[in-house]
Amino acid sequence: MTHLNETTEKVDRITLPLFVPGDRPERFAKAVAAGADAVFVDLEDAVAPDAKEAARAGLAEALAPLVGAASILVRVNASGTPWHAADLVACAGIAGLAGVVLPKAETAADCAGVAEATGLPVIALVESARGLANAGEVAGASARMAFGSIDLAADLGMAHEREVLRPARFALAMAARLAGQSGPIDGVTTALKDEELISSDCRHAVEMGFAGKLIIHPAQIAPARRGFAPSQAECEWAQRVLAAVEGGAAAVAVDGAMVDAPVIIKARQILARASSAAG
Ligand SMILES: CC(C)(COP(=O)(O)OP(=O)(O)OC[C@H]1O[C@@H](n2cnc3c(N)ncnc32)[C@H](O)[C@@H]1OP(=O)(O)O)[C@@H](O)C(=O)NCCC(=O)NCCSC(=O)C[C@H](O)C(=O)O
Ligand SMILES: [Mg+2]
Repeated sequence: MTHLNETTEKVDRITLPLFVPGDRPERFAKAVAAGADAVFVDLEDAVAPDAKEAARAGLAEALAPLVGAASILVRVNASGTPWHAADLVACAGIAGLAGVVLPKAETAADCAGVAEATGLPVIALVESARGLANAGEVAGASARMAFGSIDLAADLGMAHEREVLRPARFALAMAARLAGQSGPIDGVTTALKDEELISSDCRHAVEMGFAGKLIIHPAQIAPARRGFAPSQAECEWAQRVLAAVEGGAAAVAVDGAMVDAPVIIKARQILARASSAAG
C-alpha cells in the first residue's frame, strides 16, 4: 500500500512526460536523459500492429537499467484490443514501473481493470466522445487524467484547434477537480520544434487548469517548461498581493483592483508554479 501511495504521488506530480515509441529501445536512455520529468513508453499508436508483440517482449529487459533513474510509465494498447491483456501482464512484471497510461479510457471499469491487473496507478487518456462524456467516472477510477486531443478531434470530426477544443479541456479540468486529482496533463503539440507555439500552447493549458503536457520530442521540453512557468510580472503581482494581505485584511486593493480570498488563492498558485518551475 505504501508503495502504491508513493507511486501515486509521483504520478500526481508529473508535468512534462516525454513519449518514446516502445519499439525504439535505443531511444529509451535518450528519453530518460532528455530532462522530462517522466517517460511514457508507448505500445499503442507509435508502434505498428506487426511490431507490437516484439516491442512488448523486449520491454522488461530494455527498461531494467532505467526504471531506478526516472519515472517510467508504459502506455498500453486500449481495452478491447487484441494486445491489451498481454500488455498488462508485461507491465505487472516490470519492477519499478511508476504507472500505466491507458489510451481511449472510456469507463471506470476500463481504468479499474488496468489497476487491478497491474497493481499500478493509472493515467487515463481521455480521447473519445464516450471517454469525455464519462470523464467524471473515469477520473474517479484513475490516479490522473491526460487529454488525447488528436484522437478526440478525429473521433468528433473536429479541427485539432485550441478554440474548438476549449469545452473538452474545461470538462476534463472539472472532472479532475471533482475527483480531487492534480490538474490533467494536456495533449500533444504536433509541431516538433516550433518553440513559440509550444510555449503558447502550455500557457493556454495553464489558463484551462491543466498541470502538464504530453511531450513527443526532446526539443519540446525547454519551451514547454517556459510556457508553464509564470512570468516575472505575474510573480511580482502575486508577491504584491500576499504582502498586501499580510496584516490579515480580508479585502484590499492592489494595483487598483480588488483582492480577496480567491485572488489570494490565485496568487499562491502562481508562486507555487514558479517554485516548481525552478525545480
Ligand atoms: C516524431 C519523431 C518520430 C521524430 O523523430 P526524428 O525524426 O528521428 O527526430 P529528430 O531527427 O529530430 O531527432 C533528434 C534527436 O532526438 C532523439 N529523439 C527524437 N525523438 C525522441 C523521443 N521521443 N525520445 C527520445 N529521443 C528522441 C533522436 O534519437 C535524435 O537523437 P540523436 O540521434 O542522438 O541526435 C519522434 O520524436 C518520436 O517518435 N516521438 C514520439 C512519438 C510518440 O510516441 N507518439 C505517441 C504519443 S502521441 C499521443 O499521445 C497523442 C494522443 O494519443 C492523442 O490522440 O492526442
Ligand atoms: Mg491518441
